[in-house]
Amino acid sequence: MIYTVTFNPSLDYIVRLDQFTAGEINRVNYEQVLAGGKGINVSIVLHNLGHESTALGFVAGFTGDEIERQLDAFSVRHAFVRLEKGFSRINVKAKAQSETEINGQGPDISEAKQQELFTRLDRLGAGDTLVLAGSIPKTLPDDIYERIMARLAGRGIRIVVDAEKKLLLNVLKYHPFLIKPNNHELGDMFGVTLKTDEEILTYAKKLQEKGAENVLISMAGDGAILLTADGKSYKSPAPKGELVNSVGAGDSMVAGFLTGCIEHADDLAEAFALGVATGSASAFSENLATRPEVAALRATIQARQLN
Ligand SMILES: Nc1ncnc2c1ncn2[C@@H]1O[C@H](COP(=O)(O)OP(=O)(O)OP(=O)(O)O)[C@@H](O)[C@H]1O
Ligand SMILES: O=P(O)(O)OC[C@@]1(O)O[C@H](CO)[C@@H](O)[C@@H]1O
Repeated sequence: MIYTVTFNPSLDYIVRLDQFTAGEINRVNYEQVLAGGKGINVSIVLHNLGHESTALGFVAGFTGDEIERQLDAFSVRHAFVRLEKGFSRINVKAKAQSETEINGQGPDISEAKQQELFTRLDRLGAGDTLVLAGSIPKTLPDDIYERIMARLAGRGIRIVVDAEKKLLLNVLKYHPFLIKPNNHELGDMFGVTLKTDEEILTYAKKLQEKGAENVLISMAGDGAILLTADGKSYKSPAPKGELVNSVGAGDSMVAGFLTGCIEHADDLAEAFALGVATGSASAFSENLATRPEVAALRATIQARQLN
């Protein structure tokens, strides 16, 4: 069974404007409200690709109700810990001349509520996959991912982590099966700007030296690079198409990669190609990728081995 954890789920308020001017009243010409947060997006795309998962994490207030309602409507299983105070955040994603994001802070999570999540996670066992994805609210200690991985260590659970900087760096010693920073996040972790494939591979290897197994580096419209646990590396350009909505492209890539692992007996080159196709299918669509969209793009992708 696959479980995703989103510590700070959101309603994504996605708007488009002809022009955005800071300090002025800006009026939108398109708007949509979607349940979001990285783990939730992974669960939705896994469902679209035919694989069930359970979305875990914390929800609160009227926005939490809407997140659960949307997941029910998509038939995505969830078992969130309900918080009594506050509301799940609203994240604004505005696309005009460029894309601007304003991500909310999220509700407070007490120690008792954290324990409730831990109790749910204690049910996981050998053969399960756990996806830990996204930022954590300010009120949580920044070693929370680490604490979860330490608690679950040695149980044969495959763990995927998609998080930024310290959150990610701190869990590498627990040997996550897959991590998916984008090229900018990878550079930020080491205080460098990465320009070439060689530079990206050099720093991806540093994450492996710190304990990661497979390192998937997404590069938006430039595709992706995979460094596998056995030292092989692959590169794929992104398929060409019109960028409609990049929100959740990275999460879709994680869902596509996991789908490839499930359907192709851990053939990581195939998982990689399916990951790229799924990320791009989401980028080219108003909503997250569907199976037919992914299949059409997969047929166009030719990843090449770099070594
Ligand atoms: N403009 C684009 N054109 C084609 N494919 C894209 C584009 N943007 C994203 N993708 C696809 O989605 C994958 C993941 O994108 P990206 O690198 O933007 O992830 P991310 O930074 O984690 O995104 P997010 O945080 O918005 O989910 C890329 O590797 C690519 O396959
Ligand atoms: O603030 P975080 O947790 O880093 O990112 C949250 C978020 O931007 O990530 C998803 C896209 O990847 C969106 O659905 C959501 O709004």
